[in-house]
Amino acid sequence: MGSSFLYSPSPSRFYSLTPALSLPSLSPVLLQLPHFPSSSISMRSRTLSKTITTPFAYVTGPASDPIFSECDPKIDGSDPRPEKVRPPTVISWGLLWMLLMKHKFRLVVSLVTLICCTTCTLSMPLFSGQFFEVLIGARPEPLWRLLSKVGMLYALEPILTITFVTNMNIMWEKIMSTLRAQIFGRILVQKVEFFDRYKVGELTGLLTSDLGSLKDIVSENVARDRGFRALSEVIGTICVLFALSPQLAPILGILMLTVSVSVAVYKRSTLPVFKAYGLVQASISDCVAETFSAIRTVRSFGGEKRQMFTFANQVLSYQSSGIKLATFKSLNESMTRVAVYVSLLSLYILGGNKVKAGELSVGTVASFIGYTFTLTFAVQGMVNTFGDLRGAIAAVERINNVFSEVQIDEALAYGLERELKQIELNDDNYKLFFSDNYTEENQQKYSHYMSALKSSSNLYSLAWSGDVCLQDVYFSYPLRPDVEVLSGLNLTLKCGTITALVGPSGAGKSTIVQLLSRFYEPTRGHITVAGEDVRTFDKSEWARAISIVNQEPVLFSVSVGENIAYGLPDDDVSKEDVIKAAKAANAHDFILSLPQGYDTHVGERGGLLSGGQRQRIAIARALLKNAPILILDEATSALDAVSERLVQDALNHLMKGRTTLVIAHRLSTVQNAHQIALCSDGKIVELGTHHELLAKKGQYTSLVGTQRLAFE
Ligand SMILES: Nc1ncnc2c1ncn2[C@@H]1O[C@H](COP(=O)(O)OP(=O)(O)OP(=O)(O)O)[C@@H](O)[C@H]1O
Repeated sequence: MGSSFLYSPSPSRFYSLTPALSLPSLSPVLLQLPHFPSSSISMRSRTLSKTITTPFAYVTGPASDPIFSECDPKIDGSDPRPEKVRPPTVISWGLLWMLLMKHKFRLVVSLVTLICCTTCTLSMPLFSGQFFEVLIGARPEPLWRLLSKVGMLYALEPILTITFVTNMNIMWEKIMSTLRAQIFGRILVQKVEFFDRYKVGELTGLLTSDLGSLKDIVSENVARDRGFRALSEVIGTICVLFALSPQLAPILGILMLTVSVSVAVYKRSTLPVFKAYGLVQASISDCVAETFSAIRTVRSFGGEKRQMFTFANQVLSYQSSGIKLATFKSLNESMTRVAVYVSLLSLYILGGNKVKAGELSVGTVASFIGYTFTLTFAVQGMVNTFGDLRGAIAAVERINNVFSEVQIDEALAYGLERELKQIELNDDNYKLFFSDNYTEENQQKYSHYMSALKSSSNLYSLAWSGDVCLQDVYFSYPLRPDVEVLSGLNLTLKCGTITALVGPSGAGKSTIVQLLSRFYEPTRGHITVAGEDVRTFDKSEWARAISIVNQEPVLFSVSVGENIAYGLPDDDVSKEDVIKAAKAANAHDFILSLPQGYDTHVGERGGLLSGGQRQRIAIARALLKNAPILILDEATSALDAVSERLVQDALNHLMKGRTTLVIAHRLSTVQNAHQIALCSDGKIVELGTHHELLAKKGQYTSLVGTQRLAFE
């Protein structure tokens, strides 16, 4: 591959930033944000700092005319966790209406063709009646003329049907793509606790089976005897029947009433069954995902039987809710049939007597019989559609429920919106995440927040030159609010130096990493960089300032080169830069020995590489990212001695000049750190160099002693 080769972000997976251009705002689905609780961010006036050099970071109006807010988020040290504000529903009637209105032309065409189709269908029994009248000589019209009218009708109806079905399907497919993308976007900007709460299978289920039910409500219901056509046929038939014979029409009215009652009963009784059905379906996909993603663990424990048992359990629950549903459906079906047969019999008796008495023509009764069947099909179709509608409503309820108890991560979502505002919107992929329905109120809210955030270049330079401090940090995980993991922790990571964090298991070391990464925010206290609270920067900017290499680095199932280039996901990274990073990470040689060199696929989560190789690719990725703050969380603990040396060399290269926090269980690996902090019970209890801490003869000394003993 030539030197001009670029690891260009694929539009479907990555963002590629270009200078600011205006574009429609992120959809309310993606960014329907709750009001900021006063406890999380309050505003204070601020004078504009001269150090802010990148006006685009503040853009709230046209790119060339940045507006600077006088307000700034004030982090007051109180609990930033928001009060319970119920977020707006994700899928609402209003949203569906708004999306439908984007396809006005198709909607009008569908409506017109629907009316024409129904008119054709409803004319057919009338012509059948006339046909019988012509045959018995009760109508003077020549047979050929009548038949040519029928022929035209038969030719027209399929053409209208094609137009109706195609338009409806295209329109709905487009709406569903938008909904899918926006729900995906909404999941993407949830707080990390959302991902603690929901399993991957459940979230996959929302986007596949639940949205699938919503899709089916149109795509499966555009046939002749279903959905809108069935509804329009029922209404049309009743009107025609009353026009033909007000005496006979009530018989079919009874049919309608019976079927409607059965639909209502069906509706009430099946909703919980549908819900249960959807939930079990989600747990099945969850079980499958969990089993196969952990297949090595399953094998190593001989856990196949257990997984089979769990899976069979889910399948049997699925089966029993399926059978319940089927029973409801069959009951409903037979009720409809009984109603039809009773109506037909009544029609034969009453209609026959009226024809005999000369009160009705044979043609009218023949038309009535035809309409009975039209009505039967249409009503049955409506029942089926109601069933689908139940399923779709249950699915929408499930989707809305998932989002009702959790909140989006504002600092991430607003930052993402600001970035997307700078992207040239020339690509359909991004358009899916946007909608025109952007109220002024929302815009003001977003602008206010965004203008209150500090500039990105400011953060980057601050992080290269200032210390990172955790000041009096308290924290408990949102899912376990009663357990205080950090309680008044103070720690300063001096700029450009290495701080090692050691301590017993469960002391809160990884929690500190999670807070520094801003996956969670402290319950109380601050994290600052060069004195600035990190909450005054949006999360995507913060993500650029910090690199994390942990014990089990996650690689994407793309090539080695693309994995390294992911260090700068928004940029076109040249192959030279990728190779440079790989060389510095001691990875170049082994990459060249792979079958396709840098183009070798690494498999799912990097499964086709060894642990040490994965680690060195992760280090190359971090080197390319060139973030000023570096966190190494047990980065070498899973490696053998040879790999560890190679990785350690790479890490030494990576740590140079960066503010580094190293977590390691093996104390031998952190002895040379500039300072060692011992974390215990959610606090830093000892701080100093290796020798200083040994001289103290405190907890660190006993930890070292324990490890020595273990080695001896
Ligand atoms: N996502 C989470 N939700 C709730 N509690 C958590 C979560 N992650 C960790 N904890 C709890 O927080 C406490 C601190 O865990 P943490 O992982 O920070 O410890 P650690 O010092 O890194 O331990 P180790 O050295 O064993 O990795 C533990 O009691 C743990 O059970």
